[in-house]
Amino acid sequence: MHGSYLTSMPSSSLSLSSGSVVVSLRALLPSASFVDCADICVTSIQSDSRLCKPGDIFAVISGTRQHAEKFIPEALKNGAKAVLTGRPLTGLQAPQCIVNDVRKAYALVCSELAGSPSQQLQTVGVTGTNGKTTVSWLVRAILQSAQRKTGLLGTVEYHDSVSARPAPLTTPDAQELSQLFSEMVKNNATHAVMEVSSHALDQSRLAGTELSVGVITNVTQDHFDYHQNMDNYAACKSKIIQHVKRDGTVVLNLDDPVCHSFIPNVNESKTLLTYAIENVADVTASQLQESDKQSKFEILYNGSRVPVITNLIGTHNISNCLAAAAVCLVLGLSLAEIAEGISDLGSVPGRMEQVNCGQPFSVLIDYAHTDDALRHAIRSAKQVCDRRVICVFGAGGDRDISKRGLLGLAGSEADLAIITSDNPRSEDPEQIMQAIATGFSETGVTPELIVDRKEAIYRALEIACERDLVLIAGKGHECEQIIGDCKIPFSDRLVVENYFGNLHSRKSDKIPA
Ligand SMILES: CC(=O)N[C@H]1[C@@H](OP(=O)(O)OP(=O)(O)OC[C@H]2O[C@@H](n3ccc(=O)[nH]c3=O)[C@H](O)[C@@H]2O)O[C@H](CO)[C@@H](O)[C@@H]1O[C@H](C)C(=O)N[C@@H](C)C(=O)N[C@H](CCC(=O)O)C(=O)O
Ligand SMILES: Nc1ncnc2c1ncn2[C@@H]1O[C@H](COP(=O)(O)OP(=O)(O)OP(=O)(O)O)[C@@H](O)[C@H]1O
Ligand SMILES: N[C@H](CCC[C@H](N)C(=O)O)C(=O)O
Ligand SMILES: [Mg+2]
Repeated sequence: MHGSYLTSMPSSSLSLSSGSVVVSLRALLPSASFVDCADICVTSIQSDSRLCKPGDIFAVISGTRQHAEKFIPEALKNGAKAVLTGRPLTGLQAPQCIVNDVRKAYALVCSELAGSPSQQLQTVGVTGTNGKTTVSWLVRAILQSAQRKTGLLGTVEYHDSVSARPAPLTTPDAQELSQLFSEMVKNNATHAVMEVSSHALDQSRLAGTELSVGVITNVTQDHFDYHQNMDNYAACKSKIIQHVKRDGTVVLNLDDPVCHSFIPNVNESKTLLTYAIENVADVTASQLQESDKQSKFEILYNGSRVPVITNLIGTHNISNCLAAAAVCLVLGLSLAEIAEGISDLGSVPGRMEQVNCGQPFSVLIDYAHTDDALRHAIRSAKQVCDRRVICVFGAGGDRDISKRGLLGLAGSEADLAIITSDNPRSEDPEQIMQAIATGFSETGVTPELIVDRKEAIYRALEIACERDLVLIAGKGHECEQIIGDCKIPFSDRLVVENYFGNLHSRKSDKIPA
């Protein structure tokens, strides 16, 4: 079928006996125009010139770093036979399909070529500044405990319901997203849960994906390097509602004012289900009891209630449990199945994760890298600890610089704060630490600054006394530290375990060299 660009087809796609699918761009993208042809029928699409193969159509994306127009010669050299572009290009020896939004058209083509696999699954999309990973893991745990085969896509991993692979992005690129949904369908999964980042919504990575349920957990500051301000960022988050199919359900957290403001965006073709701890909502919690080992509470819905015990620590995680419960109620599970599934989830890697090496104080590894997350993590820690909370944290380089002072202000709520490096990337880690320290200036709290993350963690463990709590925030499950262009193996958990391992073998040395 390669090269048959003048053919027109009655519908947008045709399955060949070989199993491959042919997509007519004229049929799939009715507002597209064409140069040098009447239609383009494609069997494969690629947005990276380096990966183009013979027969591909090259999607010419205007990116955040560069415009892919300059890569067209390479794409054609590698065998691309046509281009999908945002404007007509002169002097090109290849047919062109011109569309308003190349990223959206690219995602639609990816989904169509894969046979629209998301339509064969019950799909749950979770967005929000904080809690996406936790809610997704909770939903998967509940579905699996109720024998529903479930795939999961998010920050920690991509899981096609049989095997996992590393996740380069929280929300995969449109091509990989369609491939992963296809694998789930092949594996006979019935459900898919995915984290939907604001970048993914802005870049239309989900065009072609219809959600059965869309969730927004909360909207507070992050990623202003990309979205510039709160209005743009919140508008972007609300786009998930458009991806919820007719008759689907939108789940909103009414404890969050921005989520509350999205209620009018849910039109009458969709159902709204709300959850909250502090406010009136459809799904709520009562009888909250929190410790540094587990949380107990009741979920209330529609006049019924069920007791729940979870290993997840912190009030924000009770909120995440309510979000997951709301999703699973929509998917037809009972409150009893939901309570059982929540208890089945041991922990979410790197989210208020306990490290127990027999030490007389608590150590928690957490992924808080926004001020709202850090505030919730510290306040939760204070709630379950009757002595001091010692917090070690930093801020990522090449990311939203305006969140650094805010992180400092949140970090000042700890009894003792140690500012250190997160992933400095191309930036000077000392300067990042100074920017965080500005957040402490009017709080009367003086942080320690230790640029080496391992030393900073060792220092916190050294000064911790019986019944204190050490909270190590920002890198959670990550197993590398990005310094410049280098990715160095690094795990907060392993650093803690090594500290105590060395301490036991060299009793006189409190900080091993
Ligand atoms: C800011 C952002 O979202 N960047 C992502 C985006 O890059 P981009 O579209 O800006 O692409 P670009 O680098 O300007 O290049 C433009 C086009 O030229 C193409 N190209 C480029 C080079 C070449 O030789 N040939 C070629 O054809 C590229 O494939 C691209 O289509 O698309 C790329 C391809 O999918 C991603 O790798 C890249 O992720 C970068 C690495 C990244 O760090 N993204 C982060 C910020 C991100 O998206 N994070 C969110 C999570 C945030 C959260 O947790 O809340 C995520 O969803 O993971
Ligand atoms: N509902 C919540 N409200 C506020 N903070 C939360 C909530 N849930 C989790 N957090 C905080 O945010 C951190 C990140 O949680 P999680 O990984 O679940 O969120 P995420 O939205 O997936 O984050 P990311 O965008 O980095 O992938 C947690 O470690 C915790 O400190
Ligand atoms: N998804 C987030 C993760 C941040 C994690 C933190 N450790 C950092 O490197 O800044 C981002 O890409 O901004
Ligand atoms: Mg996540």
